[in-house]
Amino acid sequence: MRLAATDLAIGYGRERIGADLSLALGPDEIVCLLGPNGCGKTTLFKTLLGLLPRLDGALALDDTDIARMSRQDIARAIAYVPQAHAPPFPFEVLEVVLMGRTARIGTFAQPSARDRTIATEALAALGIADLAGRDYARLSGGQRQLVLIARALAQEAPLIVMDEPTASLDFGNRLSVLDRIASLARAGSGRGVILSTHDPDQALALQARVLAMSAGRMIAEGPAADVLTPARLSEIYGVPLTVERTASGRRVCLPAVQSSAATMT
Ligand SMILES: Nc1ncnc2c1ncn2[C@@H]1O[C@H](COP(=O)(O)OP(=O)(O)OP(=O)(O)O)[C@@H](O)[C@H]1O
Repeated sequence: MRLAATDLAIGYGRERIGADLSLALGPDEIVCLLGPNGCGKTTLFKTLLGLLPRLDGALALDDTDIARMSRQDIARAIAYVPQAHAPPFPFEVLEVVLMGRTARIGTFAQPSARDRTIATEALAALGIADLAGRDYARLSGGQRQLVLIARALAQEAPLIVMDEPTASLDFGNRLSVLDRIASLARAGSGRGVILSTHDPDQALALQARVLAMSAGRMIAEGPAADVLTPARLSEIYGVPLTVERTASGRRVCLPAVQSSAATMT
């Protein structure tokens, strides 16, 4: 399954907040969408998911125009992982993951034994099988985020859209969620993942393809190591940034040294 957007214009009603946006997502691929606050990342994701109508351009899943697909057909193709928030009601973790089966079985159908098996396997694939019977509302932010990723897995959609999946996670949980994301779209998985992040180091660590957005436009696209140059990073975030290599050869983004104060130890 392949998602392709060409010269997409996005926005709300008559208010355009982005235009000329082109992107593609296919199997075994991780794409990181980077861009400053308010540049239109969430609006783009909502449009890709068919939740907001596009204002112009083309958007297709394989060769089918998304505008002509039902909600259920889109959900069979693209799973959405929103940011994890605590719900006001108690839900058992397994129930939350079973919600991912709704796109397959219909809203009112009872989940079958097979649906339960798939949901349980999705939890196991993320290393959180032991949480199945716990109250979702009482989990930590990192655990909740992993449950939402398990729900997307149980949906068995070949494409997954994740909106800032590591926002509000502590350092350890951020690394563990990132690690799971990397394994979701590993070679041969057949799965494609697009995620937004405010951390360019994540794109480098995932060796992802990067889409860089600014003020509603794509300003760069390509492998993270090529796209994330000091000049481009500074352009995206509006502050002087540099990229350095660690002793082990990894690239990391750092603030560029500007004044003598920054070099004092
Ligand atoms: N429902 C809405 N109606 C009208 N304008 C909206 C609506 N939601 C968001 N916007 C505007 O669209 C622009 C892009 O917002 P969007 O949430 O897509 O940005 P973002 O890149 O995801 O930002 P962030 O990184 O802060 O999450 C902003 O100017 C925002 O105010």
